[in-house]
Amino acid sequence: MTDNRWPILKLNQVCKTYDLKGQQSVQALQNINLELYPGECLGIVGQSGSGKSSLAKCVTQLEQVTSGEIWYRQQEITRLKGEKLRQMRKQIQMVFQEPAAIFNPRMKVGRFICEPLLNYKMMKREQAVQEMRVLLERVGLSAADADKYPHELSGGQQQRAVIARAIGLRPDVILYDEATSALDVSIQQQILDLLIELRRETGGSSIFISHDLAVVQQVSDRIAVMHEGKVVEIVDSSKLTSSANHGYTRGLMSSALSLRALRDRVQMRERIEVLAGSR
Ligand SMILES: Nc1ncnc2c1ncn2[C@@H]1O[C@H](COP(=O)(O)OP(=O)(O)OP(=O)(O)O)[C@@H](O)[C@H]1O
Repeated sequence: MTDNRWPILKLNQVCKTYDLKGQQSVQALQNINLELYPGECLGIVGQSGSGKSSLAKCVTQLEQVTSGEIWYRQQEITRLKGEKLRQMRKQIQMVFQEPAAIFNPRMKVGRFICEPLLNYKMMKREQAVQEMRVLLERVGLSAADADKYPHELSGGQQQRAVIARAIGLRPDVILYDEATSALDVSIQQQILDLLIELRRETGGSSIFISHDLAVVQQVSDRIAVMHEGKVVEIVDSSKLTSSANHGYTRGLMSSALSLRALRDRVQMRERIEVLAGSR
């Protein structure tokens, strides 16, 4: 995809090296150049250790880049501090693999969703409560779920609540880091369908990170393939089969095919079990 508009996010020669005491340092990101355009979903795929999470952490400044620049619209955000960092994080929300790690176990789901709306002073409490109910419905949860503690929700429901909290801030970009990887196959598909639906509704931009090419392909317009800290190829999702050139991408494609076959078998088995149970 070529686009003449300004990218929402731009990574320019980004490098990240982890220096480990007494051991060889790790070059997690090497000269990464990437652009995310308005309304686009950019997929990032690669095996474990290829640098995907480091990239996500550098964008949201959970880690500092070693060199290079990150731009959000026309502002350089590589090394922000204080209020500027806080405002940037409102615009670039992250959804991680393990929703349970984000919840405060003693905070009910409704408050968990309201909290950032109040912290960023987007609205008064009463309005935030109303907004929270709308958000719950949008992600497929019920009003009654607001009064539950996180442990009373399933993994898929927890991830829906995390997504509700993120979209409530109306961010410019949502960065999903292995957001469906910890879920069962059928729940994973439900969350992917939700993301596709939300994107259709809002036209928002996102970065979707996963080790699973079949999953990334479902939601992304373009896919950046990462290998050993480098982006080895960027392909249009719809032309993946015909235009992927890099041997590593082709390797990921063949394992995605066998994974899809396995998944189909699992889904078929689940359907048979449901049918058997309904007799
Ligand atoms: N905090 C850290 N300290 C030291 N090394 C790290 C740190 N975080 C990541 N690494 C190393 O950087 C490299 C890239 O890791 P990263 O987590 O970014 O990859 P990934 O593609 O997201 O992998 P996974 O899918 O397993 O999370 C790996 O070699 C990893 O061991």
